[in-house]
Amino acid sequence: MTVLSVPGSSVTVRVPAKVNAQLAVGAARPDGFHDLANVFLAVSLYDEITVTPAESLRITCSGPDADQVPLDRTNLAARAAEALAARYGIAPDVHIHIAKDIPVAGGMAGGSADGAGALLACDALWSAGASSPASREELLAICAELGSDVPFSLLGGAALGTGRGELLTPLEVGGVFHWVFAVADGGLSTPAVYGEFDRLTAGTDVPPPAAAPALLDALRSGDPTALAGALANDLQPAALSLRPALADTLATGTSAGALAALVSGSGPTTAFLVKDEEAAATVAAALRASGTCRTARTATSPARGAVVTGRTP
Ligand SMILES: C[C@](O)(CO)[C@H](O)COP(=O)(O)OP(=O)(O)OC[C@H]1O[C@@H](n2ccc(N)nc2=O)[C@H](O)[C@@H]1O
Ligand SMILES: Nc1ncnc2c1ncn2[C@@H]1O[C@H](COP(=O)(O)OP(=O)(O)OP(=O)(O)O)[C@@H](O)[C@H]1O
Repeated sequence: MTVLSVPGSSVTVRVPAKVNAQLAVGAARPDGFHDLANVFLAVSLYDEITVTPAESLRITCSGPDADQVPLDRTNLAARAAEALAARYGIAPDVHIHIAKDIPVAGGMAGGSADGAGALLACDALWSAGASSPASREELLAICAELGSDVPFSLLGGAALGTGRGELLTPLEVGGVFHWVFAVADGGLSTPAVYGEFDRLTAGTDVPPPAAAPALLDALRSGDPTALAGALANDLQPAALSLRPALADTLATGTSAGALAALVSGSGPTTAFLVKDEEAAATVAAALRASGTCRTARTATSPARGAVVTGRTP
């Protein structure tokens, strides 16, 4: 297959973080993963990925947490470029720059966002001259190989993820939801949190995961009070067991007027659903002043999935 890319040209993609409105976790499967009913919502915190043709594959990263991001081939953005280059039968010779704004190892799918963003950016570079461009389905299949959260980072909006979270059904959302995210010091390892879930549920009957009808109704209605009553995260006890101090962060946001507080995915970021923009500012200020988190960010959902935002020349 012939693939042409224009030397010097570059593509920039913007890709959102996520919060899990519901994370229902089933028992561990033989392959070590857990079946999920994972209600993803994309939120308006973004990483920006720029890819430029180069002599060889190279990654750079900027932003406050850049020193925590691996710059070798373990980076999901590098793995995405390699997987797509194999599909096009070419070498993955690109410089990938990650402008990182999503907290690292925070349970907000930051690495997954970079994988999906790099995949879309490389596809925009390489598909133009290809005799058979990759289809959206192929891109989603590569995302699923990279990680369970990666397909949703490409899709964005709101979706129910089943299987290990990679099988997506888009969901309707009837309004804009306002969130505050309390960013913790240090990350939590996703496998360690699932491992703690297994330890805490050992000897109990873990029911098959299912999306709650009340949650899906609340998303459709766009009513934050209804959504607040339906938010649920089965990994929260495990995250709190590994990081007990998160209970203080959750209590701080609730006292400051949040409609609901929960751990975001595998944590340690905590998420606070609030009524409106004004409440978001109040809760964020209280969290920042409390000393129970490193910083607090405000955001809205749903947010658009990975999208090309720039091209040069
Ligand atoms: C906690 C969530 O962020 C919620 O959206 C995801 O379930 C995690 O997704 P992710 O970071 O993309 O995870 P992956 O890279 O696919 O898997 C990392 C590790 O997390 C655990 N894992 C992940 C997904 C899943 N359904 N069951 C699991 O047990 C496994 O130990 C796996 O080895
Ligand atoms: N592009 C990337 N950005 C950040 N971390 C990355 C990236 N690629 C690989 N990693 C590795 O993945 C680990 C998890 O980082 P990430 O920010 O994806 O966590 P997370 O938001 O908790 O993920 P999730 O919510 O999907 O479980 C990091 O500690 C880092 O070693």
